[in-house]
Amino acid sequence: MAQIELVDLAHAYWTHAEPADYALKPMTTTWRQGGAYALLGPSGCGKTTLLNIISGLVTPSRGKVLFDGVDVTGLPTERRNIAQVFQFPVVYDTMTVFDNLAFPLRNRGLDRRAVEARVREIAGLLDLTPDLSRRARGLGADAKQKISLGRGLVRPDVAAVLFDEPLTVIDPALKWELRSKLKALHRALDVTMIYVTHDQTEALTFADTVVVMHDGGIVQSGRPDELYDRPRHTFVGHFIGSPGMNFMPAQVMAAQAQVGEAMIPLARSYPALSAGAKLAIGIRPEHLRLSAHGEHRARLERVEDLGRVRYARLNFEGHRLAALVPEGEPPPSGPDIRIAFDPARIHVYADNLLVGEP
Ligand SMILES: Nc1ncnc2c1ncn2[C@@H]1O[C@H](COP(=O)(O)OP(=O)(O)OP(=O)(O)O)[C@@H](O)[C@H]1O
Repeated sequence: MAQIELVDLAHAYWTHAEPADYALKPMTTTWRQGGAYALLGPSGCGKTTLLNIISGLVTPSRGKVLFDGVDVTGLPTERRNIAQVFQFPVVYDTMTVFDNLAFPLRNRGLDRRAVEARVREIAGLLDLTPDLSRRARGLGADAKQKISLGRGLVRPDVAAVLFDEPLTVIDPALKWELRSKLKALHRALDVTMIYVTHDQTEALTFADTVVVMHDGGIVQSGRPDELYDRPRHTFVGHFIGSPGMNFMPAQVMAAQAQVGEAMIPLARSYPALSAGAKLAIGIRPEHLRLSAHGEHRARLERVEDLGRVRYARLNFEGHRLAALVPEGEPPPSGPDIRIAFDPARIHVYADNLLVGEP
């Protein structure tokens, strides 16, 4: 396992590209040895490009990749000592499950006893033990992808294991199980893992650090709760949470935000924010209270019942908001209702970036 450093890394797929054309905007970051990282973002944000630069499939236009302080930017994949798990299973159909798992170890010249012990350990962690003597050919897509995961995890000496949307082909019911299993495997094996996904549930379950990417750049890296509670960029607020954070354009004056005609108290006073900046406030749906005594008027558009939770969809000063209907309470009857904002939970954004503590 290794610490991975990305130093002023950037990539464009063609020469003479303008800065806006870069698939990966300049970034410098360090991922610690033994960490579980998820690269999370929508299609086209640059996740695969970044993963491919780390694995050596793509040479960056600029910058360096260091593994434990050693510059690997010019090294081909096979000399980087990494394991990769792709979207679709990569298994040898004619081999048994045991031989598939043993393959990367035998390739490295491990002796028979060491191979046997490690294969049995990994098979046990992935519930593949009963299938060890079966040929891979006869197994379903789920089991084959488990073998791919096992092959990625079997070598104890890798710098990092890279996963590119590894649960895409997995049946939804098993997906849940495998997500948790990967987390447990990370704890048991103590290896640096980097996991690319566009699915926030996968990222938040698997990773101890989620790296949110948007438009070729890293907009925030942090623990799942940090990203949820204090999104540093409006994109993170939208993207994490379902429904995402509510954002409204606002004027901010000292300890008040004005949205349309409404004045909303804030928990603290903001110094004059730079003139010309696009200001907005953000609040999560569970911090927007539906209360007959709320100080603001809103129009109820509909109530969405998602089974376990319900959300009221509102129009407030011309902005569409979502509010969590508290468990056990009847949904508000509209169309005219009253709402209240929890001041301590309102974040202020200038040009999409969180305005920090004073
Ligand atoms: N080989 C390539 N040649 C030219 N442009 C590319 C190439 N690969 C990716 N791109 C472009 O680079 C940008 C980032 O793509 P990338 O595949 O890294 O994003 P992603 O977040 O992994 O998306 P997805 O989840 O859809 O794979 C996109 O605009 C994409 O069109």
